[in-house]
Amino acid sequence: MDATHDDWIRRAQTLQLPGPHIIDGVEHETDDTFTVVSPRDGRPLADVADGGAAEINEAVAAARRAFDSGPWPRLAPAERGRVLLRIADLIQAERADLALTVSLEMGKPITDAHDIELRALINTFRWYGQLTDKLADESPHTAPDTLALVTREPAGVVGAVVPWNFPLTLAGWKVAPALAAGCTVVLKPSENSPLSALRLAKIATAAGLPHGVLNVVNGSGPIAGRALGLHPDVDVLAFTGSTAVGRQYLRYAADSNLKRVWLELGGKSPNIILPDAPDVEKAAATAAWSIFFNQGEMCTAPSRLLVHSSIAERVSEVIVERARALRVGDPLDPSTEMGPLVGQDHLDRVLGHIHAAVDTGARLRVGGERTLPQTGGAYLQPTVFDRVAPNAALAREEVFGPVLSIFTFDDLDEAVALANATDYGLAAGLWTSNLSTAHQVSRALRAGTVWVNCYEEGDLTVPFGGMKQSGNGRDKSAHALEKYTEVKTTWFQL
Ligand SMILES: NC(=O)C1=CN([C@@H]2O[C@H](COP(=O)(O)OP(=O)(O)OC[C@H]3O[C@@H](n4cnc5c(N)ncnc54)[C@H](OP(=O)(O)O)[C@@H]3O)[C@@H](O)[C@H]2O)C=CC1
Ligand SMILES: CCCCCC/C=C/C(=O)O
Repeated sequence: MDATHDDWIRRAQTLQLPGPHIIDGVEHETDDTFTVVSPRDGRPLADVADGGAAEINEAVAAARRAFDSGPWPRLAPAERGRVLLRIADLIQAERADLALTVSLEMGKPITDAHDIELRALINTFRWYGQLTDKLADESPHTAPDTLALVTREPAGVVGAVVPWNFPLTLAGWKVAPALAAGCTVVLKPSENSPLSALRLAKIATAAGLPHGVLNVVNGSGPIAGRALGLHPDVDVLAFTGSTAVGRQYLRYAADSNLKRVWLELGGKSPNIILPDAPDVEKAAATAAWSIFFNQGEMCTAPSRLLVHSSIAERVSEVIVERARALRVGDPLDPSTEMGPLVGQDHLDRVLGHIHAAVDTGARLRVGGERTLPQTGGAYLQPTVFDRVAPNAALAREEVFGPVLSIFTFDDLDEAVALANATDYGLAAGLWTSNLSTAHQVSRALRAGTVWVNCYEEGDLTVPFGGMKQSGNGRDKSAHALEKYTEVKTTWFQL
């Protein structure tokens, strides 16, 4: 996109923002509404329907009908694939408006929304659209007078609950494989970012997805999310969000129908830089980019930098310099590198972490304060601490903001022990030129993804998810289909 800041502002003034839920393929108004506020300037963006148990019941009933007696699960896989590919094409056609919607509702810089979030979403629908007819079931070698078929069948009605930090990509990571598998879906986006999800549902209907196959209900987590989690007609609940709320979904399943619960949760990811890193400056610059990318609102954010003490000051200086130079500002300006946090409440929470760290003796190297208050937006300076005690809250708790803690170590065993000293296990980084060290440390790290000499690399072909309290199951790749299918054995006596 060659659009300028002014172009995006003009486009925002005429952007049509949706409001009603999408249930059974049509818009569904409710008397209750809530207002989505843009973190860019603290101003109201749109009023959207506020759903509760009644709307969740209607949406689940529509998804149940579409699954039990509708065409979707019964289509040839290639036919389902064609619809997913049409969805990808229509998203591409509406890419600029969808990127703008995301940027306005949650504050992501427009360049990242357009080039990263939307690209990931389009790739997701394309990839699963192309995969549907390339899968095969199994027939294990059993006794000669028998035949065993092991087939994967669509798991049924999927409840998908997603957060606001990548509202479309993360919705796509649930919805596309679930649809590819032949499931039907009720999506509950975060109340911070319902507008882009509503637009996605309209696109899916326009692409020919049968009514009831994808439903979107807005509403708060504790009301609409809870109703979905407890619903006896939901077969699978796929969740991305915090570990605390993930725990709730396990409780909802236990208290209802033991639905399958798949969790992509928080992180406190370590990023280890060894003195033999192939390029120490690049390692430092990547550490800075990765913690400030998306305002630090990344579950994979490398919020704990573990640096060998012999290079610690050199690395810290590069990072502090990058933090000072980062362009923080209006997300609609294509040159902005970091936008506002998702809202005032979240900004206050992150500032609370910063103040607590200062109070407990951590050294603030840069940042630490709200910025651009005249805009009315929720902007924060990129922030770097060192001398953080390993048992301090900042070392253990997920901040979900642009706040880095730097720790030092003197030998590799100490680094691995520090890296693993967390309840989380989502991701980790390692910088070394020694191949054996890379393999050995990767094996020793308890994390779903280990990046060696890079960070935040990804591709649809590779699975994504966490160990320990970062969750279970995997998004992306063919592994994601395991969440949305049940394995059946059919045994024939010949
Ligand atoms: N592992 C991964 O792949 C990823 C994990 N995350 C994690 O997500 C978190 C940040 O997102 P955030 O939205 O704040 O996370 P939350 O866990 O607060 O919310 C996630 C979703 O759950 C809903 N929810 C909130 N409370 C409840 C409840 N009591 N019952 C049912 N549903 C509820 C929210 O709705 P509402 O917002 O409307 O209240 C939202 O749709 C971080 O911990 C981050 O690490 C983020 C991205 C990727
Ligand atoms: C370049 C990264 C695309 C990542 C998309 C979603 C990940 C979200 C997260 O880690 O929080």
